[in-house]
Amino acid sequence: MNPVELSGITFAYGEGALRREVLREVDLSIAPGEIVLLTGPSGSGKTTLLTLIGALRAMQDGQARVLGQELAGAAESDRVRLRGRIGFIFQNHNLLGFLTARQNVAMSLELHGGMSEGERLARAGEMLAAVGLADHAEKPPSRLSGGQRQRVAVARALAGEPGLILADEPTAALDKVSGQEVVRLLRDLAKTRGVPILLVTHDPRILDIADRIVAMEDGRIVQPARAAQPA
Ligand SMILES: Nc1ncnc2c1ncn2[C@@H]1O[C@H](COP(=O)(O)OP(=O)(O)OP(=O)(O)O)[C@@H](O)[C@H]1O
Repeated sequence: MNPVELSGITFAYGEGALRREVLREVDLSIAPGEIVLLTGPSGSGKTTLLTLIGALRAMQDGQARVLGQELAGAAESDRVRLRGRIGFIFQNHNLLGFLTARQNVAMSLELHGGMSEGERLARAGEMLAAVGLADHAEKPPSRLSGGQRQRVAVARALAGEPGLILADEPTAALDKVSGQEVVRLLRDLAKTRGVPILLVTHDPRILDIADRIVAMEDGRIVQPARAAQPA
């Protein structure tokens, strides 16, 4: 069974006269360890699709199975549990400014239970070392560059050993070199752990990391299976 299996996903915002369909009959499967880039014009529904897969909002129509969890009609408690098994990375990284890099990463492990605070901090330190930030672990985000902050976000997303990574424009705010570094890191860490990645991007500079590029337009997938050009 694939970690992500979607079929016939249709989703609308608003009701009655204000109802606006933003996803139409979307089918998508992601294999273990596969890196899929989701591209398409602004407003085509990419983020909405990502938030449905991440169980951040309730489904309306269609079938979705994510990490073995059926999402259609799922209870909120099941969605919360599923979210704990997914690593999220967003454009604005969402790090807390009053915590150090290490504390930001450690905090994400609180959801997992079973670890003491000391163990969480130690694990956070290992993850920061894995993304090349061993020397920056005790700094708050304000003392890190944009690329370093995004690497903290990668460490945080991977610390809990997620079964799936969902990333929304993780390189949008970064210069070319930092953006490519973040994405390579994500790819290397994910490939060694066999974790699939679904990454929404407008950034043509990172298309070469994809196993597959999926293009959306007006709520539909228009290009289901174009292989990425070899790097
Ligand atoms: N919470 C919401 N309520 C109502 N409409 C929304 C909401 N979120 C998004 N939309 C609309 O749904 C459509 C799809 O939005 P979505 O964010 O999924 O697109 P996107 O492809 O991710 O766009 P972008 O590349 O600009 O982030 C857009 O027309 C957007 O205005």
